[in-house]
Amino acid sequence: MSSTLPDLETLRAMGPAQQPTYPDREAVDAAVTRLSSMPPLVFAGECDDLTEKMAAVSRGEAFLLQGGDCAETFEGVTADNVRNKLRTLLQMAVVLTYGGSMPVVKLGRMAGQYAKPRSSDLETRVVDGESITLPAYRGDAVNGFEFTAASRIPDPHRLLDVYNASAATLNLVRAFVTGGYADLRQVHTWNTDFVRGSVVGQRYEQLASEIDKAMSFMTAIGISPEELRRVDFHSSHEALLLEYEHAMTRIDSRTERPYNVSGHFVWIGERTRQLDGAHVEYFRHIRNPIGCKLGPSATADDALALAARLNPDNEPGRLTFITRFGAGKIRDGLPGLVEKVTAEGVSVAWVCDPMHGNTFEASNGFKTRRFEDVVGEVQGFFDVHRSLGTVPGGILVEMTGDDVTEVIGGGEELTEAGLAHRYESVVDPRLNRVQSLELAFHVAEMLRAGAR
Ligand SMILES: O=C[C@H](O)[C@H](O)COP(=O)(O)O
Ligand SMILES: C=C(OP(=O)(O)O)C(=O)O
Repeated sequence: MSSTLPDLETLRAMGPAQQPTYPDREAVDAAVTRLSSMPPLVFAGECDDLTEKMAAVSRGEAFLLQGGDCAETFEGVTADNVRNKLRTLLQMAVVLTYGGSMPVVKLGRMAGQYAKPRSSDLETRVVDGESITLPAYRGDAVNGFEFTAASRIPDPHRLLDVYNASAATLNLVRAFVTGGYADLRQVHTWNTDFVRGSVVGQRYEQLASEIDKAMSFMTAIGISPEELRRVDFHSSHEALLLEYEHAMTRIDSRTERPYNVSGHFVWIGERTRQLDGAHVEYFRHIRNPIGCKLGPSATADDALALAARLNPDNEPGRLTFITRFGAGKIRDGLPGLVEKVTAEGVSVAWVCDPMHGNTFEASNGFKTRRFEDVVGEVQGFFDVHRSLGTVPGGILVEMTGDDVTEVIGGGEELTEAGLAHRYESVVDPRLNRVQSLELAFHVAEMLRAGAR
């Protein structure tokens, strides 16, 4: 793997897809210069640890749980919001670990997920009877969500806000996961506020009681391992804005190789994975564990070419293919990819994103997904891998720790009419807390079925 990172000008000259058009180039350069001198948010050694964990995922020795908002917002960087998201991820991880009897690698789609690729550069709304067209919202890293001309202008100062918001989030997450909040002996406390009201909460409570009993037994016989007190938790985001990602890339003093130090794991989106594109060129140089999305248009040859370019040494744990076909397409589309990649001896972790192929517009205009499609795509993913004898390595979900109403269906049977009640996502619909836990119970069943 080449260790000479191309300079930003080279990447810009390649015409990267999905980049904002900034009106003030000097302000962009000033932001890039400032970012380049900021301390890293993560340590390269932590990225290497995650690469090892992803290698275990690729071998079927661990399962990846990657989750968080579709798009984080600066306003959302509050203690409650971060804690609720983390708590739900921890609950999901407990269900998968205990219910599925499988070690779980926990990866937040957090502390950096501020930039969004869009289908269209423009958004049109009817305001007071008048049709108004403005630049699309591309995430808080780029412009404001508010539908006004001023707010939608791309502002490079926001790149520094991304750094600060990511630092604050990661700082709190690190405090929670090492300071006692994630202690397995807290399994009940994570649940107290919704156990009574929901079926899935009660199911979780039952599982937590079993864990309690197992731990009491361990304590009684004199085992109280420090590992129960803390968990490993890593951060991830789509490395979309090359100005930000390049400025946050540093040469590791141990290895003299470039790492993106704005997150442990970064991925290339479905819209920016062109083999000769600037994103692939950037990604092939960094040493982090990386992901690449593969949607229904990806061929097996595309996957092989991407693997050869992004992981030429075929290093286990380095590359994850995150497939996102849609519930109706996965059973036809995935086998061809997996078969050929496997036959060529390519080392890759396969992860299922059951969100991005299942989005549609409800009759009342809300962008939504069906919970049943989300479960259906994960089931298809497991079935395809099981039939081929390959490893279903994990899931990537858009979720929140709050009781939002963005995805229809699930045990609470949220309807299209119910979407308006609490729809808060600024781009794509997320599983709420109950739906996230429900999904974890379904996936634990799928893991168990494979172990039988
Ligand atoms: O999260 C993914 C994409 O950014 C999102 O699905 C694009 O949505 P759009 O089609 O509304 O632009
Ligand atoms: C944009 C995303 O997905 P995709 O690239 O698969 O559309 C995403 O995960 O936020």
